[in-house]
Amino acid sequence: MSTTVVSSPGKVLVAGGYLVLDPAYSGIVVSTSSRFYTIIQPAAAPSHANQIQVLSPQFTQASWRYDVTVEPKLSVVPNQENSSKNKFVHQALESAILLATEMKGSSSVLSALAAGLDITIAGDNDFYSQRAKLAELKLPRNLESLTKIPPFAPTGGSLAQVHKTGLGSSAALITSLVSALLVHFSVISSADLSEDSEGRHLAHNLAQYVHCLAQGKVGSGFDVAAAVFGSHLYTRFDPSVLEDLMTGDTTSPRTLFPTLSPKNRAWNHKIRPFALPPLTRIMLADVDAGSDTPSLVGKVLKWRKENDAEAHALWTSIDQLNQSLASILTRISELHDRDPAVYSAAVKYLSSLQPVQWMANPWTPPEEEDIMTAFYDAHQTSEAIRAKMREMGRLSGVPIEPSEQTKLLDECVRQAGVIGGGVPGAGGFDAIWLLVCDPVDCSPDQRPTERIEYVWSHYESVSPLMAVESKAKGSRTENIDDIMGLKDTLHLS
Ligand SMILES: Nc1ncnc2c1ncn2[C@@H]1O[C@H](COP(=O)(O)OP(=O)(O)O)[C@@H](O)[C@H]1O
Ligand SMILES: C[C@@](O)(CCOP(=O)(O)OP(=O)(O)O)CC(=O)O
Repeated sequence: MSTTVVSSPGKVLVAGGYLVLDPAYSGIVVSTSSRFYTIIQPAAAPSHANQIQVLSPQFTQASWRYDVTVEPKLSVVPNQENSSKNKFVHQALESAILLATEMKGSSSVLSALAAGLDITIAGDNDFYSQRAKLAELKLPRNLESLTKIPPFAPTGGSLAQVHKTGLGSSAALITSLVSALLVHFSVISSADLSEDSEGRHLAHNLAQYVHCLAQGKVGSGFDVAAAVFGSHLYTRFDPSVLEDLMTGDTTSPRTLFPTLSPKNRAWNHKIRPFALPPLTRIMLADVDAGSDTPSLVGKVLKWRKENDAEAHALWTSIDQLNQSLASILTRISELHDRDPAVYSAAVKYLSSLQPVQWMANPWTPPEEEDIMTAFYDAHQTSEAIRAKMREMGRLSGVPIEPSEQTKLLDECVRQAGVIGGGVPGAGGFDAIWLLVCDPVDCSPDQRPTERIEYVWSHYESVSPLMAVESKAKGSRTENIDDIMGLKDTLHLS
């Protein structure tokens, strides 16, 4: 058995928060360059037959051993010497091995487990706040400082203590882990993860199931969809597809495949293509306060249920704006493809002016006019979405874009070269996202990213993240030697 490595990206829900819980609406999901990695190797110690050792080297007390029995009934039992539990890891192992047994037979799985498996899981630094590390290194909170932190740096604490940045570490962890197991047990092939294959959809369905089981709730699933498919326009699946599996006794003999099969038409989610326009980038900032998403969701949905007509009107208007933003950004990409040189010149010009000035130049070259108009439309639409999300928060009594975030975002979106921004997902105090022009040929001090870092440096609560929109397509198998720092930092053979 060789080594299997699978990585999955993190996520940012830039539009569609709360709406995407209802299959009637969709959201703009952006996957990040920050990725989560699973490495599966034959066990180093032959004494570990039929055992799986999972190691999470970025955290203290984050090593779990499981004793696996396949016949007469599958069981994945945490070893009694484990010093902690991890339901995300445990559920992923149990469900992936069960599915493999169903699809490949017990003898095939027993053979793959005969020598035992060593699994290492690790997320890019961005998934976990590096604020303390920067302070320890006496470095300013900026993007350049983040490049000075070794990849997969130990956080110095336990998983319970870590401050997560909301990039969807659990979704990316589960997706990379179950996908790596399915590849390692030959249920799907490496190639399946890079194509619109049945294998990739099987991995998606299994990851959605495991994530819901581990979290004890069925969210919209946009985060797992981002981990599997990358950036896209997401419409959720009907949660009833998982009802039988979620309500049954998960320790009783179950068959997963009929429910998780890609041919099961009950999986009616929609994954429509989407990518951010060329010469733009997402900037993400971790805002120190943090929010409890389930609590925010509960209050918003309660208000929606109690104010059906008003909520329907609001949801409809927000969805129209969300779809309009997606269309405008797609239109901007088309304008790039029409003439990349003219587009590049236009982006450089836009980067030098505040959005309020973008349409004020009477001498804009005719060939650039529609580019300027499209960027300005994106700016206006993004601001309109923010206003409507604030209205949702006001009506439901939930701090979706609290005043502190409004102050920070207002200052950011009026900077030269900033297309738009907002609070991602459920909002609150967690984070902000900005979409900025990223011209290729201008001096550093004229780059919108530099301006935004300067603005952020004046906010004690704000810490930039490295993550940008990933051009890569969701989960993918990796060559362990190609990932900087993976073998050395994680002490892999
Ligand atoms: N590197 C890791 N190793 C093991 N478990 C992890 C790791 N990163 C995240 N997790 C698991 O995922 C959980 C975080 O999930 P969640 O609260 O949904 O945060 P996020 O918004 O980042 O997904 C952690 O409590 C932990 O159980
Ligand atoms: C409200 C939502 O529509 C979006 C929540 O997005 P976040 O990115 O805020 O989620 P967390 O990572 O759990 O904090 C709920 C959902 O879609 O499940």
